[in-house]
Amino acid sequence: MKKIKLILETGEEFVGESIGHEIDGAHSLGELVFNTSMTGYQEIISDPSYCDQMVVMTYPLIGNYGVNKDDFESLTPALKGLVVRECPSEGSNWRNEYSLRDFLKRFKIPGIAGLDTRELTKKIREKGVMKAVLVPETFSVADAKPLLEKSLGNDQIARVSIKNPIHFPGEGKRIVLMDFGYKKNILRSLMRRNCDVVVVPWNATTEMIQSYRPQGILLSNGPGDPKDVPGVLPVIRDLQKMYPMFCICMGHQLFALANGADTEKLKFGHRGGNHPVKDLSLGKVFMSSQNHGYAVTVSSVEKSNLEISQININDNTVEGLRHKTLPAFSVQYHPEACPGPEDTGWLFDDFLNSIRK
Ligand SMILES: NC(=O)CC[C@H](N)C(=O)O
Repeated sequence: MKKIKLILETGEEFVGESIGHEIDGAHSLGELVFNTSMTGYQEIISDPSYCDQMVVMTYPLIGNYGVNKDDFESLTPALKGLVVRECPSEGSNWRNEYSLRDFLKRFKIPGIAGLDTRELTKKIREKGVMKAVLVPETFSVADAKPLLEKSLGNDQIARVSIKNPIHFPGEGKRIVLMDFGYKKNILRSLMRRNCDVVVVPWNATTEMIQSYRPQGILLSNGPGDPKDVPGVLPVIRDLQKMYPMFCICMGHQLFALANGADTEKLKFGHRGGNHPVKDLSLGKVFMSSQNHGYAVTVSSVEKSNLEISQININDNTVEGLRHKTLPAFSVQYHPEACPGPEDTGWLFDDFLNSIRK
């Protein structure tokens, strides 16, 4: 068994078993966040929104059903490390293709097992998200200090977004999906509804998007701080006047910024499969899948062109927005699920219905 060390910005260190890519003399730096999902680790690891983050799974057994060929949310996982309590060497499931350990090795993702991930989570909840580094066991806290001082940069969206448009033909409505690091199940959710989808890079211009003659626009999820891509805001302002628009997670935050609201960083974010959100006009609560570290500032919405449509029951943060005059709306969580509850999949139907109107 090869040992590896996780060192936090607080100077605390944890030794565990290396279960993924061998870092040898190198290191892996990321922002340490926790996810409370009990299952869905394959979708979490392959979600591009985790770019430059290291994910602590609070559920103690991760890897038990292996990894299969169908459940990827992207083909190039962008996270910097996986932290788990226990990871079996084999997966047990009829869909299992290879073990989680093999998967991490293949995609060069370092991983550490044997840590008390609930204790780590309590630290993150208390101090807020922080940087952490995975290093060989021989590294000391002093060795890690200069590594932890390095910046993670602000180009995550450019790194995970596609470089050239891709067309996924369908018989139904033509949707342009702006890719800030989209999860495959957003595309699948549109295709299951017969849409004809063109995925465009994050920095596509209004003219380029218009040239595809869209009937609706979908802004995707994505990694990093929404304030890192201010050039996208005028494009959103143009597009929302021309086409019905639906925005998810990073898309929701950008939609808010484009319309005069503000965003802020949460202490430890929302990442998990059971976040309750309340739709204010329906008066109903839905369970949602979440992965975000930033949120729209509640008090900023009042002076914007938007109104709050949904809130989080746990902490009253903004979960949904609607434009006051245009057919454009957004949610902070993941109606495409994968992983997690599918309770809010109807939002895709609402979006397509807004096009028919
Ligand atoms: N999944 C997402 O789109 C996350 C948006 C943003 N990166 C955040 O952490 O808040």
